[in-house]
Order: sequence, then structure tokens, then C-alpha cells
Amino acid sequence: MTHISKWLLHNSDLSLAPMILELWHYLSQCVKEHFASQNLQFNNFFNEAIECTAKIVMKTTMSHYKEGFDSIRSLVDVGGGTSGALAEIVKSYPHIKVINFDLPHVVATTPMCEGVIHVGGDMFDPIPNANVVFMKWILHDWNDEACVKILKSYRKEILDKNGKLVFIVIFVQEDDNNIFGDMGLVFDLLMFAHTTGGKERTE
Ligand SMILES: C[S@@+](CC[C@H](N)C(=O)[O-])C[C@H]1O[C@@H](n2cnc3c(N)ncnc32)[C@H](O)[C@@H]1O
Repeated sequence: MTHISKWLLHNSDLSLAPMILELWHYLSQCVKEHFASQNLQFNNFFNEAIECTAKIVMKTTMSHYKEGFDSIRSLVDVGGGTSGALAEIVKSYPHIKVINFDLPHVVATTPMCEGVIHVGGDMFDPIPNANVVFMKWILHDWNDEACVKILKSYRKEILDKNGKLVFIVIFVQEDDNNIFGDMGLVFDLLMFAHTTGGKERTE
């Protein structure tokens, strides 16, 4: 077993197996819109895939954005999935009132998580009230036009409340020569497989 293949083990605490292995079996069906809302098994695979990466990414985010979280009173995670990111946030910052906001079929199958309020809805409609709008790995799901729409409407809402927008995004570097260099390409292919119009960006 190589250092990198350890990420594919199902039984380790930090694993990428749900993201890298299972989802590809559904590539052809994913071309159909709304597949996840109609197929419970795929919905579960997709949510597990996101959750396994959330744990890994939030570990780093929490250590680098410590002061940022300290000053937050309420936060809505837009497209928060099964609240993997929020679970990590409330563990370290129980004073923050957190809301997980995602599509109704996702929220319906999301297990309860202490301290997290789940709200079902559409991110292109008005979102639940909070001082901070948090979005992790959302903008890469959408084309430029949709991203501008999201950014404009949330910016206005947040400015009115003197709050802030916190985004966690992936930036692909064209001359990436490190061991994770190909991950940009892998993520771009994932966006192709699982979204209609999403892509990884360089800026
Ligand atoms: C790539 S996942 C990111 C999940 C989570 N933010 C994370 O990184 O752990 C995108 C999420 O956006 C949700 N989503 C897609 N379209 C949406 C919409 N119109 N309104 C609300 N949520 C939506 C999906 O259900 C999914 O949970």
C-alpha cells in the first residue's frame, strides 16, 4: 500500500473513498437532471462523498480561520449537505447558532446533529437569516452567470446586516507539480459528471 492509496481505505478516520470510488459508477445517469432527488441510493452516496471531504477540509480550515469563527454569532451554511462542515464548526464553537440550508430531499435524509438547525429550500430563493453566509464547495457547481446571481443577492443581504460571506473554494493552479497536482483535473471531471455547468476555476 502506498502513502496515497491509504486515502482510499473505507475504515480510516480521514478517507476519500466515498468521493473517489463510488460516485463514478453513476456517471452515465448523472447526465440526467435532478438524478439525486429521484434516486435515494445515489443521494446517499453523493452525501457521503461530500461528508468525507468536509471532515478533511474543515480540519485545515478550523486551524487557519480561528479568529474568524471566534467573532461569529450566527451562520447559515448554504448547500451544507448533511452538515459535515457544520458539525466540525459547532464542536469547536458551540456559541455559534448554525443553520444547515440545503435542498429538501437532502435535508430530509440528513441525520440530526446536536446544535444544528436544518432548513430545506433553494439557494436561489431567500435564505435563512444569519450574520454570516458560509458556502463550502458551492460556486464550482455553477456556471459564471449563476455564481454572479448568488454573490450579488447574498452580498446585499449580508451588507444590510453588517455581516460577512465566507467561501471555501478550490482554485486550480495550471503549473501544479506537487503530489496533489492532478486533483484539479479530477475535481474538474467530477464537476462535469455531477453538475450542469459547474467547473473548477483558476481565479
Ligand atoms: C458540492 S456539495 C457541497 C456540500 C457542503 N457544502 C460541503 O462541502 O460539505 C453541493 C451542495 O449544494 C446543494 N444544492 C444544490 N443545489 C442547491 C439549491 N438550489 N439550493 C440549495 N442547495 C443546493 C446540494 O444538495 C449539495 O449538498
